[in-house]
Amino acid sequence: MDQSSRYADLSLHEEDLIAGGQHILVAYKMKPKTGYGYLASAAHFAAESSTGTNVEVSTTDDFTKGVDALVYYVDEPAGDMRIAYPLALFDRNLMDGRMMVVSFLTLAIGNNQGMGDIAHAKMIDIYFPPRAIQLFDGPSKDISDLWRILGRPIKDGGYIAGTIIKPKLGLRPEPFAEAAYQFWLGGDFIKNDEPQGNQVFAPLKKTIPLVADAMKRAMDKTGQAKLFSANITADDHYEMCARADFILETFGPDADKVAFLVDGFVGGPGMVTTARRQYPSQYLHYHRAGHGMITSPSAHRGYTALVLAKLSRLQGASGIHVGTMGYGKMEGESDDRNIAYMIERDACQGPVYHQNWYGMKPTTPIISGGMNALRLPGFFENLGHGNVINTAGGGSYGHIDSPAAGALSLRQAYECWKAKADPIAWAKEHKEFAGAFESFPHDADKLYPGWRDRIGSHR
Ligand SMILES: O=C(COP(=O)(O)O)[C@H](O)[C@H](O)COP(=O)(O)O
Ligand SMILES: [Mg+2]
Repeated sequence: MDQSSRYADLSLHEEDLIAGGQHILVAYKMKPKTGYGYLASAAHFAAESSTGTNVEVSTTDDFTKGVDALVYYVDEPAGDMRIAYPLALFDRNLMDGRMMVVSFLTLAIGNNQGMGDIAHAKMIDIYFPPRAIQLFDGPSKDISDLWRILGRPIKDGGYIAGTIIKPKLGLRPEPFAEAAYQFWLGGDFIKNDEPQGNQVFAPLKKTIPLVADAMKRAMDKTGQAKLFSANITADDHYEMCARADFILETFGPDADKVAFLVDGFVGGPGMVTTARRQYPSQYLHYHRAGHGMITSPSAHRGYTALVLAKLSRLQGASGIHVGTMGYGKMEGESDDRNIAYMIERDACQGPVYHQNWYGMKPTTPIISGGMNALRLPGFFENLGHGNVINTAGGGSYGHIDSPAAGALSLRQAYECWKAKADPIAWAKEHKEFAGAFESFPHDADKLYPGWRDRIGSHR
C-alpha cells in the first residue's frame, strides 16, 4: 500500500520545521529493497515509526493524523531521506514529564530496522528543537569539575592524561591496585577497563579499598589530585547502585575524585539515566563497547557515532568515547573531530543539521583505543585543542620503563604539541617521551622515520 499521500509532504521546508520548534528531525541513508518505490518505502518507514502500520486501521481519527511522522525530503540517487517527528509522539516520564531516549529510539530506529521493503536505513543526523533540549537531563558534571579537582583553570584546563588498567582481565586485587598506583605517579586519570567489575579473582569489595588506598598514597607522593573512573555497569540497576554506593563510601573524603563508568551501549539508556539521576555529583563516563556493530561506516543500519554522542549528551553523559579519529587502533577518520565539537560546543554544524544546545553542559570527548605518546602530537594537531580526557592502556603499561614513565610520556607529548616543537627534538630533552619511541618502534618508524639515528638511546 502506498502511504505517501499521508506520511510524506515534500512541500514542507526544513527551515520552517526548525522555526516551528515542534519536531525532531532525523536524516537517514535509506535504500528500499528492489522492486519498491523510494517515496512509498520512505512513507511506510515514517508510518511504522509513528502512527501507522502497513494497512489503514479503522481506529485512526483526525487527531492521530496530526501526529504522523512526515517524510519531508528525499534524494533517491543519494539515498537521503529526512523525516519530521512531532514532539507529541514521544513518551514522557510519568514522574516528572521529561523526555526519554528510549522512546526516541523505539520510534526513530525501532521497527523500521527490520521492514520487508527496506534494504537498510541508517540514522546519520538528528536535530533537537529547543523544547526537547529543555526536556532532557543533560550532564550534571563536566570536564571543568575535573579540572577544578586537579587544581587547574576551569576553562581550557587542558589535557587529562589517563589510562585503562591493563591487562584487561586477570589481575588480582593487589597487583591491580599496584598498577593503578604506578600510573598515578605520573598521570591524572585511571579508568577500569569495561569488563572489570566483581570477578571472583578480584572481588570489588577487596579491590576498591586497595585502589582508594593507592590513590591516597599517590596523592601524598606527588602532591597532586588523582581521578578514578569506576565501572558500575550491571544488568540490574540495584546491583549498579550497590556497586556505586560501596565505591563512594570506600573512597570517603576522596569520593569527589571518583567518576562512574557505565557501558552505555550494551547497558542501554536506562542504565545511563539511572546513573545520571542517582549520582548527579559524580562525573558520568559513558563507555560504548560494541557500538561498532551499528556505528561502523561499514554498517548500513543503526546510527552513526555522532548520533550516539549527541544522544549521550542529552542523557547527561559527562564524557563519552569518540574514538581516535584515525590516530589509534579503532576505526575512525580525521574528520570525526566533528563528533568531539558537537558534544563540547554550545552550537555545532553536523553532517545535516545545525544544533544549538542552549547552554546544556558539554560532554567531554574521551580519546581512547591504541593511543600512545607518539600518536598524540598528530592527534592534537588534527583536533585543534587538547581539552580532552585521553586513556592510553597499552600506551602506558606498554612503556618500557614503567607505567609512570608511560604516563609522563603522554603529558610530554601534549606539551610537545602545545609548544609546536619537533617531536624528535622534544624527545632528546624528555626521556619518558624518548622512551615511547623505543617502546613502540613500529609507530615510531611509521610516524618519525629515521628517529633512531636522530634521538639516540636515552637509556
Ligand atoms: O580499552 C580500551 C583501549 O585500550 P588501549 O589503550 O590499550 O588500546 C577501550 O575500551 C577502547 O578505547 C574503546 O574504544 P572507543 O574508545 O573507540 O569506544
Ligand atoms: Mg576497554
